[in-house]
Amino acid sequence: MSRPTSLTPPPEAVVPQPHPDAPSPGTELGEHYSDCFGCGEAAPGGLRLRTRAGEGVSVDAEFTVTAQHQGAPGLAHGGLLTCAFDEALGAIGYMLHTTAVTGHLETDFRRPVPVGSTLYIHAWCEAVAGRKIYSRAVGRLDAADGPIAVEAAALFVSVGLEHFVDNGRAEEVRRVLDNPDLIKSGRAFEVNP
Ligand SMILES: CCCCCCCC(=O)SCCNC(=O)CCNC(=O)[C@H](O)C(C)(C)COP(=O)(O)OP(=O)(O)OC[C@H]1O[C@@H](n2cnc3c(N)ncnc32)[C@H](O)[C@@H]1OP(=O)(O)O
Repeated sequence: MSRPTSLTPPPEAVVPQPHPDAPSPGTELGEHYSDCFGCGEAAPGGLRLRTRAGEGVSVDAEFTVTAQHQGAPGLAHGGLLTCAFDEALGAIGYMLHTTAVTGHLETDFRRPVPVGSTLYIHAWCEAVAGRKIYSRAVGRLDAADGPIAVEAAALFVSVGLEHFVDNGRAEEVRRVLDNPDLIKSGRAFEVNP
């Protein structure tokens, strides 16, 4: 039997159901923050991940690798692939109606991901224990049933609005509080909680 790690749900963990107000399967989730490197349209060189609600507590996302995402000639940078998984796994919070930040994230790179290819990511929640959300994801090359290129597992921790207000640089926090439209999901910064 393998040793428990920080990605092993504790005995009291439960398999979650989608929140009653969770978006229905297929719903586009959109960018959660316009300057987010993972999903924001305004982030220079960003990944521009596109995410949809999936079945149960899951999401499906697509990330097309461009020349700005290279780590080696014509190949995606592994750290940016991890970023794509961080983003997709974070979007699981939509299905649980919570805002959660990454506590621990592990990535397995199974095969190289060329520039021009699209990674099809499926991310799902395995268990929840209090504020702790245990999730996994798999990324396939160029089709939802393509060969597996990357796999990831993560522990996210639910946080309140104060996590962002207290810790973010003041000028960006103020900009968002003054213009809530910059937070498209209305979740990461609930200005009227
Ligand atoms: C749509 C949205 C998409 C978003 C995608 C992008 C997501 C991100 O990249 S977020 C940015 C990266 N992450 C961060 O900056 C988080 C930085 N870390 C922190 O702020 C804090 O450590 C935080 C919030 C995770 C936990 O702190 P705090 O709120 O004080 O809770 P704390 O009591 O320490 O931890 C809560 C539980 O989680 C556990 N935990 C926290 N971190 C870890 C970890 N790294 N490994 C294992 N367990 C952990 C604790 O052991 C504790 O467990 P228990 O309840 O059983 O005692």
